Amino acid sequence: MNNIVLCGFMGCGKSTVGKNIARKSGRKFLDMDSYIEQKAGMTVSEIFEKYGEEKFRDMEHDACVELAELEGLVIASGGGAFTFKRNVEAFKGKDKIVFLDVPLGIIKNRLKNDTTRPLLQRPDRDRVMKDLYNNRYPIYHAAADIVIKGQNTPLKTAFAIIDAVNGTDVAEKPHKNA
Ligand SMILES: Nc1ncnc2c1ncn2[C@@H]1O[C@H](COP(=O)(O)OP(=O)(O)O)[C@@H](O)[C@H]1O
Ligand SMILES: O=C(O)C1=C[C@@H](OP(=O)(O)O)[C@@H](O)[C@H](O)C1
Ligand SMILES: [Mg+2]
Repeated sequence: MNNIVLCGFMGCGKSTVGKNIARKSGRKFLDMDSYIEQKAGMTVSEIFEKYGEEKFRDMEHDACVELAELEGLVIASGGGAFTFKRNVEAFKGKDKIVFLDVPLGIIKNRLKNDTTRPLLQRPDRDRVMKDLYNNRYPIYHAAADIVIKGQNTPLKTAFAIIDAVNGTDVAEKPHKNA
């Protein structure tokens, strides 16, 4: 059975909604960042600090290749993973890539107290978020087999994704409201 792979910007709910999908679908949940942290024996922030973002992206790509070999999971990707073609290609065609589409305003509110995401720990945080969001949005959209609006509760969003994945062939790209 193929994997359900969630992609989208930091704070769109990949990790939270992913856990809900797993609970309601009986699939096993796997968080890509946690997988990388476990292998590295340190947090994502520590990897960025100690080795830099480029090294993290290589570790992230290795994780994509390894996780794409598995079956039947719900995978929450890291927000940057699907902005790299090589990572999209690892899953595309075999797994169902779901873009959790959430407006930046809602994401900003969700992450207003966040201190764990290295890319956001800087004084020009708002500018960085806006630029990253605008650059990445079309890339997530193009990578996805399914696009789901993620403003609803995590559980409602989870059910919308389960419904879309069960009812949709990979080739279609319905725009469902969660
Ligand atoms: N559908 C949702 N409704 C409200 N808050 C949410 C929702 N999804 C996630 N959150 C909250 O937003 C923050 C980021 O969620 P997370 O799952 O870590 O996002 P991601 O993995 O995409 O970065 C967390 O505080 C989480 O509780
Ligand atoms: O958007 C990004 O480049 C990142 C998103 C993070 O994951 P979440 O999307 O779960 O926050 C994590 O992989 C790292 O901080 C980089
Ligand atoms: Mg996450």
